[in-house]
This record gives sequence, structure tokens and C-alpha cells, in this order.
Amino acid sequence: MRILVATAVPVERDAVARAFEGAPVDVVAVGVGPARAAAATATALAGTPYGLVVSAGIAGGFPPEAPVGSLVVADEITAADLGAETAEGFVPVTELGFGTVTHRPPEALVRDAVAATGARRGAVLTVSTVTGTAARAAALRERHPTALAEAMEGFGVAEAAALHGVPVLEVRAVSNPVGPRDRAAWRIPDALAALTDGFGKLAPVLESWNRHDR
Ligand SMILES: O=C(O)c1cccc(C(=O)CC[C@H]2O[C@@H](n3cnc4c(=O)[nH]cnc43)[C@H](O)[C@@H]2O)c1
Repeated sequence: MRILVATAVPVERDAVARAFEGAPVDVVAVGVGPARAAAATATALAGTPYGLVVSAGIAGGFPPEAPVGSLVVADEITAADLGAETAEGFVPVTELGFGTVTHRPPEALVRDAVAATGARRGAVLTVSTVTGTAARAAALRERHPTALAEAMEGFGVAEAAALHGVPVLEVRAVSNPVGPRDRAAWRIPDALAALTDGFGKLAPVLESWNRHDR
């Protein structure tokens, strides 16, 4: 089974690829944001018969559950800002009668990935705007109590995978806390190291995973 791992940028791609030398895995930088990630992932899936797609990279972590340097495996990939703002608050597109806001990776794969890596397990939110205030972080956690992290590509990758009938997983290493904007608090090298370490442990699980194990 061939596996596609979609990261946003080349440094993430290289951090993941280090864990997969010689394996039937293509690690591709698909760009930043859900739309670009969906388009590039769909293009990759159109050309090759993949059995699994993994969205991977750095992310913001919701403190205290997902501290900087920790690894998160998504049991739910949710578009957190796909909807409408109303006087009563945010309404997801599904409640407006359209589309999808959540994709769920195969349960057995999530369980095995968590067991192999020691990652935290929870929802990973996809946002088009990086959270920069405590109020926004609190609002996201109120709407998504199981959320551990936010990033910008997972839902786009998952939408492309769903269109092609391919299962999806999302794995994120935390580079910064979700909350008030503080660029000095980013720990990108630590997160990239956690990504390489995590994928080193995950590689045998992914390579032996069979989609019928769902
Ligand atoms: O300018 C800022 O304050 C800022 C804070 C955090 C992240 C960014 C990015 O532009 C990174 C985008 C890139 O990295 C992923 N990422 C990493 N941390 C976060 C986050 O807290 N919220 C959302 N995305 C994050 C994301 O998947 C993108 O690929 C800027």
C-alpha cells in the first residue's frame, strides 16, 4: 500500500521524510491553508493509487493538554471556522444545510498510532486564521471541548482524501500555544524534531496498516 503524507511547507516535509527512508511513502509539501492543501492533495491523489493520506506538520496546541513539543494524533479533523457568524454565535455549515465540517480517521489506526508514539489523542481543528487572542482560543475550546490543536491544512487534505475514497489521518507536533499572539514563544525546531521522532515510531504502524482494519 502506498502512503501520501501531506505537509504544508518543505521543512515539515523534510522532517517527516527522514523517518521513511526506502518505504513506499511519498511526502509532499502541499502549501499553507485548507484550500491550497485540498487542491494539491487532490492532484496528487488523481495521479497515484494511495491507500492512506496523512496530514502532518506543526500546530498550535491548546494548553495545558497539548504543550509545546508534544505530538497530537487527530481522532477528529474539524473545520472550525467553516460556517456563519450569527447574533447567537457561530453556526457550522452543516447546520445551514451544506457539506461537511468533520472527518474521522479510522479508529483502529488512531489507536495504533497513539500506542506507538505516545501522542495525545483529540480533535485537531483546521482554521483559516491563526488564533491570536485568549478570547478566540476560549471560544474554540467551548465549541470543541476535545480539541487539542489547531492548524491550517488537515480539513483540506481530508476533503481531498474523502473525494478519492482514501482514509485520512492527521498528526501534528506542537510549535506554539493557541492563544495570545507571541511569536517569541514559537519553538519550530523542537516541533520539527518531535515530528521526525513521532514519524519514526509511526512508520511501522502506517506501513503495516491495512484499510480493512478500520
Ligand atoms: O503570526 C503568527 O502569530 C502565527 C502564529 C502561529 C502560526 C503562524 C503561521 O503562520 C504558521 C502557519 C503554518 O503552521 C501551522 N501552524 C502552526 N501553529 C499554528 C497555530 O497556532 N494555528 C494555526 N496553524 C498553525 C499551520 O498548519 C500552517 O501550516 C503564524
